[in-house]
Amino acid sequence: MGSFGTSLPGLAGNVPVATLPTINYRLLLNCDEAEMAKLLSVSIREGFFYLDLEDEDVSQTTCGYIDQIYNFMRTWFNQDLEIKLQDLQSNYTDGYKATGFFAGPYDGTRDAYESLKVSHKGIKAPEASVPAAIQSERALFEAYLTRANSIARQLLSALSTASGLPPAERFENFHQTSEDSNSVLVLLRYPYVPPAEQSKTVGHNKHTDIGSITVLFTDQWGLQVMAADSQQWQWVAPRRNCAIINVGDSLRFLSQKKLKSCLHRVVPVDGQTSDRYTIAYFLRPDNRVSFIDSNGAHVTAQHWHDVKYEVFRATQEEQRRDTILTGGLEPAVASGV
Ligand SMILES: O=C(O)CCC(=O)C(=O)O
Ligand SMILES: [Fe+2]
Repeated sequence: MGSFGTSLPGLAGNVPVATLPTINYRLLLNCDEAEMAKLLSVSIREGFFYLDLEDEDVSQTTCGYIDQIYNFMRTWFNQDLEIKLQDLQSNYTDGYKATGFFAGPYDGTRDAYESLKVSHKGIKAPEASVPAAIQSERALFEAYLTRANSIARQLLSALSTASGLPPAERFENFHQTSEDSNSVLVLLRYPYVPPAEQSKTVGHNKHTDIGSITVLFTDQWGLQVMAADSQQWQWVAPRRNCAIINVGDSLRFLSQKKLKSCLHRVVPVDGQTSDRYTIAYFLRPDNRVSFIDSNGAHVTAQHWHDVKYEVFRATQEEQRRDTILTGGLEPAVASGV
């Protein structure tokens, strides 16, 4: 899959490399009890792990789609900004976002990534309402959305079985991914930012993911996760044939906070001068599903999605006043403090 950057990034600030657990996808498909139990304990403890697809029958096609999507991204993102702006997002589930729209990882900075989003409802919409770029690769995006959705739902199914949930409470039931969900494929490019400009636009601010399960592919360094034990940032190494999976806010809330979502962010790697690409699929609950959020409010999945995107846009100072950015993992700081 792509050209893998396997060497260590510059260890700026002595950030160590995370030793994340690995879950084997084929064993989950075979309903292997020990692997399902491991998935549950990893999701309770870390909420962040590798999913090894190497032995999976469909791994070749999954990685094949990923390679095709990387190729698409290299061409599409390299166009002039004014062309990309023709596909500007009018909501948070479809279309293009330029750099600087959200807060960055350090106070006063804005984000340094562009994204192009393709939602399940968007890909099923009449041709006229789909951005031209997506339209030209419709079959690829439709096939990959279906594949990523089935990987994520398989994880939900294994977690439900291992948790001994009664049929009506199984996590998959809240993720039918019909027309009414915000589940989405997000293609991200982090254009190289020279060090002199990194005080303005840089990386991707710390956050927990809005939805339930994130299936992420990248073959470059830059992603950091907050370690469950030491509460320090650690690099997440890119690994061939592995998806990086994390539990998001919605699944944490649906599990009565038994499952753990995890803080993560993206920061520049010392000496890296190339653009960085990520392919992230976000499985989110159906919009009507409700849960108790990090502020103790009873909200729908749709509401949590919309509110959290507004928080992503706010300044870091505003973000600290609330628990939404980190899904309640960090306490709110009273204003003026
Ligand atoms: O680019 C990455 O590696 C992480 C992206 C991410 O965390 C997100 O889009 O939610
Ligand atoms: Fe994320």
